[in-house]
Amino acid sequence: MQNYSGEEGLQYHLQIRKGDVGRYVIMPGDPKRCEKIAKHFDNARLVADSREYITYTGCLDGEKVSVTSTGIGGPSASIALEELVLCGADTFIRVGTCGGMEMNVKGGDIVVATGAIRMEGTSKEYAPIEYPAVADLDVTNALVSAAKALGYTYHAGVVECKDAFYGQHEPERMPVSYELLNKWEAWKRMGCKASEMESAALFIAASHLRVRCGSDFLVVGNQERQNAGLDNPIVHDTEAAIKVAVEAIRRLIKEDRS
Ligand SMILES: O=P(O)(O)O[C@H]1O[C@H](CO)[C@@H](O)[C@H]1O
Ligand SMILES: O=c1cc[nH]c(=O)[nH]1
Repeated sequence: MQNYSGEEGLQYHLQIRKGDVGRYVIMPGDPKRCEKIAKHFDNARLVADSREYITYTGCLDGEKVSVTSTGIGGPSASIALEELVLCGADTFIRVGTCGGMEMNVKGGDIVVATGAIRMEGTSKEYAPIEYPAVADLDVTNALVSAAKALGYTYHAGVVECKDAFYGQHEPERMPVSYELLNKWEAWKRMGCKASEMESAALFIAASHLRVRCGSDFLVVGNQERQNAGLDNPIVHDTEAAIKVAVEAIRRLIKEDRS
């Protein structure tokens, strides 16, 4: 493509170059989560701060690793993935927040995505809807074994991705409520664990680019529990989800070395 950045090799949105990032990258949505994640790395340094994309690079077990925020939604997440791949990264873990859908998925729990429902727009500009948004198996296994080893309550399964946060939380307000409510009901009947916004775009873009991507999330709350009059703890501290991702990266580094 045309060089928009004005410098050969400098990525237009992320403002990073080859050598700035490791092959392993943790991707939170919220830019403010980057510093918290970088605290888990040795010798972390801020590499770039551009738009919603903040990047730190440091080391885990002697291996160069990075964290880059993606902002909210598939469009900005897919841009981050594309530009990181151009800089040499090939293994990604999205660390996000989500809303529980299945009744036993409670605020404070961890969800690991095995696949994502493509009810968003970005992935449709990569692949026909019949192509599934599936998490990488090695990354997912590392996330599940990390969550187990750390003793967290976790749920592994399909998550739903949409573009409208308020379409998830106030579907009856939307002119297309008939579609949102019916599909939400179908996702629940199929056993969908939780709703978030970026994994479908990331999994599809990662499949296309032949790189590895998985996701884990903090469950903030569960609107289904709220609607059923059940206790519905609201939790904002993402540290447990971050620890799961960092431990998963350590496991992947070890596996990849052997
Ligand atoms: O906490 P992050 O990683 O941003 O993830 C979730 O939070 C945002 C919505 O509040 C969306 O990006 C959603 O996917
Ligand atoms: O309910 C929620 C919580 C976080 N992110 C979402 O997309 N939905």
